[in-house]
Amino acid sequence: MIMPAAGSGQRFGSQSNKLFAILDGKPLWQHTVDRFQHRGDVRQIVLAVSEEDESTFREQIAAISSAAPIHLVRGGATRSESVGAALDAVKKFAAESTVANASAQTLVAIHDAARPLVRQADLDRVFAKAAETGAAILAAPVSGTLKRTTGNGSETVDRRNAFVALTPQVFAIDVICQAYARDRGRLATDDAQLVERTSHPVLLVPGSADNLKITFPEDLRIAEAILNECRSEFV
Ligand SMILES: Nc1ccn([C@@H]2O[C@H](COP(=O)(O)OP(=O)(O)OP(=O)(O)O)[C@@H](O)[C@H]2O)c(=O)n1
Ligand SMILES: C[C@](O)(CO)[C@H](O)COP(=O)(O)O
Repeated sequence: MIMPAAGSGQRFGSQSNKLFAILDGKPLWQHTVDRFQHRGDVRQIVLAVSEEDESTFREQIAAISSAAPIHLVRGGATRSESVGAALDAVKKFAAESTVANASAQTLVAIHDAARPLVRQADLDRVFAKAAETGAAILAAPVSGTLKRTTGNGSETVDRRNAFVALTPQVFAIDVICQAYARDRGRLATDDAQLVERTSHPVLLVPGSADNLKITFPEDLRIAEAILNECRSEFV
Protein backbone atom coordinates (compact mmCIF):
# COMPACT_ATOMS: atom_id res chain seq x y z
CA MET A 1 0.00 0.00 0.00
CA ILE A 2 1.20 3.47 -0.89
CA MET A 3 -0.68 6.35 0.72
CA PRO A 4 0.25 9.83 -0.51
CA ALA A 5 -0.16 12.09 2.57
CA ALA A 6 2.24 14.96 1.87
CA GLY A 7 -0.22 17.52 0.51
CA SER A 8 -0.72 21.04 1.87
CA GLY A 9 -4.53 20.90 2.07
CA GLN A 10 -4.95 24.38 0.59
CA ARG A 11 -8.58 23.78 -0.43
CA PHE A 12 -9.34 22.52 3.10
CA GLY A 13 -8.08 25.76 4.55
CA SER A 14 -6.76 24.58 7.90
CA GLN A 15 -3.45 25.63 9.44
CA SER A 16 -2.30 22.02 9.75
CA ASN A 17 -2.50 19.08 7.33
CA LYS A 18 -6.14 18.15 6.70
CA LEU A 19 -5.17 14.52 7.37
CA PHE A 20 -4.84 15.39 11.08
CA ALA A 21 -8.44 16.66 11.19
CA ILE A 22 -10.55 14.63 13.61
CA LEU A 23 -13.17 12.36 12.07
CA ASP A 24 -15.29 10.24 14.43
CA GLY A 25 -12.84 10.72 17.29
CA LYS A 26 -9.47 10.16 15.55
CA PRO A 27 -7.28 11.71 12.86
CA LEU A 28 -8.61 11.30 9.33
CA TRP A 29 -5.50 9.47 8.04
CA GLN A 30 -5.92 6.75 10.67
CA HIS A 31 -9.37 5.87 9.35
CA THR A 32 -7.82 5.41 5.91
CA VAL A 33 -5.06 3.16 7.26
CA ASP A 34 -7.69 1.18 9.19
CA ARG A 35 -9.44 0.28 5.93
CA PHE A 36 -6.34 -1.72 4.91
CA GLN A 37 -4.71 -2.69 8.22
CA HIS A 38 -6.95 -5.65 8.99
CA ARG A 39 -7.44 -7.08 5.50
CA GLY A 40 -4.66 -9.64 5.74
CA ASP A 41 -3.61 -9.10 2.11
CA VAL A 42 -1.64 -5.89 2.83
CA ARG A 43 2.00 -6.56 3.78
CA GLN A 44 3.26 -3.03 4.15
CA ILE A 45 1.92 0.53 4.23
CA VAL A 46 4.16 3.34 2.98
CA LEU A 47 3.01 6.85 3.84
CA ALA A 48 4.59 9.70 1.87
CA VAL A 49 4.65 12.69 4.23
CA SER A 50 6.05 16.23 4.24
CA GLU A 51 9.09 17.21 6.31
CA GLU A 52 6.97 19.46 8.52
CA ASP A 53 4.42 16.72 9.23
CA GLU A 54 6.90 13.88 9.75
CA SER A 55 7.25 14.20 13.53
CA THR A 56 3.48 14.38 14.03
CA PHE A 57 2.95 11.27 11.92
CA ARG A 58 5.69 9.43 13.85
CA GLU A 59 4.09 10.37 17.17
CA GLN A 60 0.63 9.28 16.02
CA ILE A 61 1.92 6.04 14.50
CA ALA A 62 3.70 5.20 17.77
CA ALA A 63 0.38 5.58 19.61
CA ILE A 64 -1.58 3.07 17.49
CA SER A 65 -1.34 -0.68 17.03
CA SER A 66 -0.89 -1.69 13.42
CA ALA A 67 -1.10 -5.17 11.89
CA ALA A 68 0.84 -4.13 8.76
CA PRO A 69 4.07 -2.16 9.34
CA ILE A 70 3.78 1.54 8.50
CA HIS A 71 6.85 3.16 6.91
CA LEU A 72 7.31 6.87 6.25
CA VAL A 73 9.06 8.37 3.23
CA ARG A 74 9.52 12.04 2.34
CA GLY A 75 6.87 13.19 -0.15
CA GLY A 76 7.40 15.71 -2.92
CA ALA A 77 5.91 18.89 -4.35
CA THR A 78 3.29 16.97 -6.33
CA ARG A 79 1.22 13.87 -5.64
CA SER A 80 3.13 12.02 -8.37
CA GLU A 81 6.47 12.89 -6.78
CA SER A 82 5.19 11.65 -3.43
CA VAL A 83 4.01 8.38 -4.96
CA GLY A 84 7.33 8.02 -6.82
CA ALA A 85 9.26 8.35 -3.56
CA ALA A 86 7.06 5.74 -1.87
CA LEU A 87 7.44 3.43 -4.86
CA ASP A 88 11.21 3.39 -4.37
CA ALA A 89 10.62 2.08 -0.83
CA VAL A 90 8.13 -0.55 -2.01
CA LYS A 91 10.55 -1.82 -4.68
CA LYS A 92 13.25 -2.22 -2.02
CA PHE A 93 10.80 -4.02 0.29
CA ALA A 94 9.73 -6.43 -2.46
CA ALA A 95 13.35 -7.13 -3.45
CA GLU A 96 14.27 -7.92 0.17
CA SER A 97 11.14 -9.92 0.89
CA THR A 98 11.62 -13.49 2.07
CA VAL A 99 8.34 -14.46 0.47
CA ALA A 100 9.17 -16.71 -2.48
CA ASN A 101 8.84 -14.90 -5.82
CA ALA A 102 7.52 -11.84 -3.95
CA SER A 103 8.42 -9.30 -6.60
CA ALA A 104 6.51 -11.06 -9.33
CA GLN A 105 3.43 -11.51 -7.14
CA THR A 106 3.44 -8.05 -5.60
CA LEU A 107 0.57 -5.72 -6.32
CA VAL A 108 1.01 -2.08 -5.43
CA ALA A 109 -2.15 -0.28 -4.33
CA ILE A 110 -1.99 3.52 -4.28
CA HIS A 111 -4.70 5.17 -2.21
CA ASP A 112 -5.14 8.80 -1.19
CA ALA A 113 -4.75 9.16 2.58
CA ALA A 114 -7.57 11.72 2.21
CA ARG A 115 -10.08 9.00 1.21
CA PRO A 116 -11.14 7.35 4.51
CA LEU A 117 -14.42 5.83 3.32
CA VAL A 118 -13.41 3.19 0.80
CA ARG A 119 -15.62 0.10 1.21
CA GLN A 120 -14.22 -3.39 1.76
CA ALA A 121 -16.37 -4.82 -1.05
CA ASP A 122 -14.88 -2.26 -3.45
CA LEU A 123 -11.37 -3.13 -2.27
CA ASP A 124 -11.99 -6.83 -2.81
CA ARG A 125 -13.12 -6.19 -6.38
CA VAL A 126 -10.35 -3.79 -7.45
CA PHE A 127 -7.63 -5.97 -5.91
CA ALA A 128 -9.02 -9.02 -7.69
CA LYS A 129 -9.23 -7.23 -11.05
CA ALA A 130 -5.66 -5.90 -10.68
CA ALA A 131 -4.40 -9.40 -9.87
CA GLU A 132 -6.09 -10.59 -13.09
CA THR A 133 -5.06 -7.76 -15.42
CA GLY A 134 -2.07 -5.97 -13.88
CA ALA A 135 -3.83 -2.61 -13.65
CA ALA A 136 -7.25 -1.66 -12.22
CA ILE A 137 -8.67 1.39 -10.48
CA LEU A 138 -11.89 2.21 -8.67
CA ALA A 139 -13.95 4.74 -10.60
CA ALA A 140 -17.42 6.23 -10.16
CA PRO A 141 -19.73 6.58 -13.19
CA VAL A 142 -20.58 10.22 -13.94
CA SER A 143 -24.18 10.74 -12.77
CA GLY A 144 -24.70 14.41 -13.66
CA THR A 145 -24.40 16.21 -17.00
CA LEU A 146 -20.81 17.12 -17.88
CA LYS A 147 -20.01 20.56 -19.20
CA ARG A 148 -16.80 22.05 -20.57
CA THR A 149 -16.10 25.78 -20.92
CA THR A 150 -15.59 27.10 -24.44
CA GLY A 151 -14.31 30.49 -25.59
CA ASN A 152 -17.62 32.26 -25.04
CA GLY A 153 -19.72 29.82 -23.07
CA SER A 154 -19.86 26.10 -22.54
CA GLU A 155 -20.61 22.80 -24.23
CA THR A 156 -21.92 19.47 -23.03
CA VAL A 157 -19.54 16.53 -22.83
CA ASP A 158 -20.87 13.08 -23.67
CA ARG A 159 -20.98 11.32 -20.32
CA ARG A 160 -21.39 7.83 -21.79
CA ASN A 161 -18.28 5.82 -20.79
CA ALA A 162 -17.22 8.75 -18.55
CA PHE A 163 -16.06 7.99 -14.98
CA VAL A 164 -14.42 9.91 -12.17
CA ALA A 165 -11.23 8.16 -11.08
CA LEU A 166 -11.11 7.16 -7.43
CA THR A 167 -8.49 5.30 -5.45
CA PRO A 168 -7.08 2.78 -4.75
CA GLN A 169 -5.37 2.43 -8.07
CA VAL A 170 -3.80 -1.02 -8.10
CA PHE A 171 -1.01 -2.30 -10.32
CA ALA A 172 1.40 -5.18 -10.73
CA ILE A 173 4.69 -3.84 -9.37
CA ASP A 174 6.51 -4.04 -12.72
CA VAL A 175 3.67 -2.16 -14.46
CA ILE A 176 3.67 0.82 -12.09
CA CYS A 177 7.48 0.88 -11.81
CA GLN A 178 7.87 1.02 -15.60
CA ALA A 179 5.27 3.80 -15.79
CA TYR A 180 7.01 5.91 -13.15
CA ALA A 181 10.46 5.20 -14.58
CA ARG A 182 9.23 6.43 -17.96
CA ASP A 183 7.27 9.50 -16.86
CA ARG A 184 8.18 10.38 -13.28
CA GLY A 185 7.81 14.10 -12.83
CA ARG A 186 5.54 14.62 -15.85
CA LEU A 187 2.23 16.17 -14.79
CA ALA A 188 -0.32 13.54 -13.85
CA THR A 189 -3.18 13.93 -11.41
CA ASP A 190 -3.46 10.20 -10.86
CA ASP A 191 -1.26 7.13 -11.28
CA ALA A 192 -3.37 5.44 -13.95
CA GLN A 193 -2.54 8.31 -16.32
CA LEU A 194 1.14 7.32 -16.23
CA VAL A 195 0.29 3.67 -16.89
CA GLU A 196 -2.02 4.66 -19.77
CA ARG A 197 0.97 6.37 -21.40
CA THR A 198 2.76 3.00 -21.52
CA SER A 199 -0.24 1.59 -23.46
CA HIS A 200 -0.90 -0.94 -20.69
CA PRO A 201 -4.70 -1.20 -20.35
CA VAL A 202 -6.14 0.11 -17.10
CA LEU A 203 -9.45 -1.51 -16.11
CA LEU A 204 -12.11 0.61 -14.40
CA VAL A 205 -13.89 -1.08 -11.49
CA PRO A 206 -17.13 0.75 -10.57
CA GLY A 207 -16.79 1.99 -7.00
CA SER A 208 -19.05 3.63 -4.45
CA ALA A 209 -19.51 7.36 -4.96
CA ASP A 210 -19.16 7.85 -1.20
CA ASN A 211 -15.46 6.96 -1.43
CA LEU A 212 -14.98 10.70 -1.25
CA LYS A 213 -11.72 12.56 -1.05
CA ILE A 214 -11.72 14.99 1.88
CA THR A 215 -10.87 18.16 -0.05
CA PHE A 216 -13.06 20.97 1.37
CA PRO A 217 -14.15 21.53 5.01
CA GLU A 218 -17.70 20.38 4.29
CA ASP A 219 -16.39 17.02 3.10
CA LEU A 220 -15.49 16.17 6.70
CA ARG A 221 -19.11 16.67 7.80
CA ILE A 222 -20.34 14.52 4.92
CA ALA A 223 -17.83 11.82 5.85
CA GLU A 224 -19.00 11.90 9.48
CA ALA A 225 -22.61 11.39 8.36
CA ILE A 226 -21.72 8.52 5.99
CA LEU A 227 -19.63 6.82 8.68
CA ASN A 228 -22.49 7.08 11.18
CA GLU A 229 -24.99 5.82 8.63
CA CYS A 230 -23.22 2.71 7.35
CA ARG A 231 -20.28 1.96 9.65
CA SER A 232 -20.36 -1.78 8.99
CA GLU A 233 -19.49 -1.23 5.29
CA PHE A 234 -16.10 0.13 6.22
CA VAL A 235 -14.72 -2.24 8.84
N1 LIG B 1 2.53 16.97 -3.05
C1 LIG B 1 1.50 16.17 -2.67
C2 LIG B 1 0.14 16.54 -2.91
C3 LIG B 1 -0.87 15.69 -2.47
N2 LIG B 1 -0.54 14.55 -1.82
C4 LIG B 1 -1.59 13.66 -1.30
O1 LIG B 1 -2.41 13.24 -2.36
C5 LIG B 1 -3.76 13.04 -1.87
C6 LIG B 1 -4.76 13.76 -2.78
O2 LIG B 1 -4.38 15.10 -2.86
P1 LIG B 1 -5.33 16.33 -2.45
O3 LIG B 1 -6.64 15.85 -1.93
O4 LIG B 1 -5.31 17.31 -3.57
O5 LIG B 1 -4.54 16.92 -1.18
P2 LIG B 1 -3.79 18.31 -1.10
O6 LIG B 1 -2.84 18.44 -2.24
O7 LIG B 1 -3.26 18.38 0.29
O8 LIG B 1 -5.01 19.37 -1.27
P3 LIG B 1 -4.94 20.79 -2.00
O9 LIG B 1 -4.86 20.48 -3.48
O10 LIG B 1 -6.26 21.39 -1.59
O11 LIG B 1 -3.74 21.49 -1.45
C7 LIG B 1 -3.80 13.57 -0.43
O12 LIG B 1 -3.85 12.47 0.48
C8 LIG B 1 -2.51 14.37 -0.31
O13 LIG B 1 -1.98 14.35 1.01
C9 LIG B 1 0.80 14.18 -1.61
O14 LIG B 1 1.08 13.11 -1.02
N3 LIG B 1 1.80 14.99 -2.04
C1 LIG C 1 -5.94 10.52 -7.50
C2 LIG C 1 -7.29 11.17 -7.48
O1 LIG C 1 -7.86 11.09 -6.18
C3 LIG C 1 -8.19 10.47 -8.46
O2 LIG C 1 -9.40 11.19 -8.59
C4 LIG C 1 -7.21 12.67 -7.83
O3 LIG C 1 -6.71 12.81 -9.13
C5 LIG C 1 -6.31 13.41 -6.86
O4 LIG C 1 -6.29 14.77 -7.29
P1 LIG C 1 -5.77 15.87 -6.28
O5 LIG C 1 -5.87 17.18 -6.99
O6 LIG C 1 -4.35 15.47 -5.96
O7 LIG C 1 -6.67 15.79 -5.11
